[in-house]
Amino acid sequence: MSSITVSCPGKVNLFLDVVGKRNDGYHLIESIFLPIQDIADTLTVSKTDKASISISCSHPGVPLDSKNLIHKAACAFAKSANIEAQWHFDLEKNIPVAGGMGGGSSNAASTFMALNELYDHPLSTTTMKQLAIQIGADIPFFFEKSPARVQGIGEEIEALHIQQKLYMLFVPFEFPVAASWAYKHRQAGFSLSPQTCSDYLAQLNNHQHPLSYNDLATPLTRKFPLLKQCCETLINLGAYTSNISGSGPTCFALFENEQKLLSAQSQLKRPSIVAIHSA
Ligand SMILES: C[C@@](CO)(OP(=O)(O)O)[C@H](O)COP(=O)(O)OP(=O)(O)OC[C@H]1O[C@@H](n2ccc(N)nc2=O)[C@H](O)[C@@H]1O
Ligand SMILES: Nc1ncnc2c1ncn2[C@@H]1O[C@H](COP(=O)(O)OP(=O)(O)O)[C@@H](O)[C@H]1O
Repeated sequence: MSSITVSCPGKVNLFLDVVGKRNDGYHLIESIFLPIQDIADTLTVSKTDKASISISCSHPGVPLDSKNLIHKAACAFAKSANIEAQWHFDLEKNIPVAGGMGGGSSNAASTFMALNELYDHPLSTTTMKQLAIQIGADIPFFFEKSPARVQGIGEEIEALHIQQKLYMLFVPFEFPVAASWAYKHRQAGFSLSPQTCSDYLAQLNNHQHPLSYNDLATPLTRKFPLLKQCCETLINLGAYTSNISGSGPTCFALFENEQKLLSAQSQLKRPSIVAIHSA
């Protein structure tokens, strides 16, 4: 096999509470991550004759050099597996860039998994996740691609079954937000969510419609009132909850059924993307 093509799903944080801070500045989170298969990049890895890593991408805003998380993951894989890096990566970008949907992190996890497949599994998943967390906090989640309760800075992952079908609408924005900015400007204090992560999950699996929580929404809506307006519009159009995904700026909303979702989408005056999670 000389090349392999994989899908890289996006993610949404249905619930994101910040529960502490490490001495190195990273925040401890309590979060429900949901992979979004309907909003996914496509990554093709090909072996080449040249000892180098090259990247091409359909989106002009994505770096093609060593800043790309694909490049970082590929270097870590080559070093750990003791394999010469001779690869080209072609990325078709559909996940909003710097949008709080984990696109780069998903690409990085897929890079590890695709290279491991191409070379007949020299690394264990545990080793790849250990390498991944040093590159980015969100990357380990994308190895499993199932809903998960995520703790620590992103390395403690417990797979979950969400027993409710979720009808979601995502509203991307053109401007980027850095996760570092959102964490730096969050409000003081920890565990500020009015309900616990366990309560949120229990309600979801009890076929109720709990309100999404995002600790980082406060600084984001303060700096970008447009995002608050967007969430309010989605509620006015029939969503039972609306929030910002991760460090934003992508907004999302959940609806009771497909009819309400499509009705809201048809009335919304911004581009949006439908995604459905099957129970
Ligand atoms: C906010 C979240 C929610 O899932 O995702 P995004 O919305 O960015 O996708 C994550 O916590 C983002 O994870 P990720 O984007 O991988 O973060 P990293 O590249 O490791 O870190 C970027 C910067 O964000 C801050 N950071 C990140 C993760 C974390 N648990 N605590 C932090 O304080 C640090 O300032 C760090 O230097
Ligand atoms: N493969 C990649 N895809 C997208 N962005 C990337 C990638 N590699 C590095 N980046 C950089 O990482 C930053 C965060 O991008 P992304 O992962 O899309 O967003 P987020 O962390 O908000 O979920 C962007 O500013 C971008 O320049």
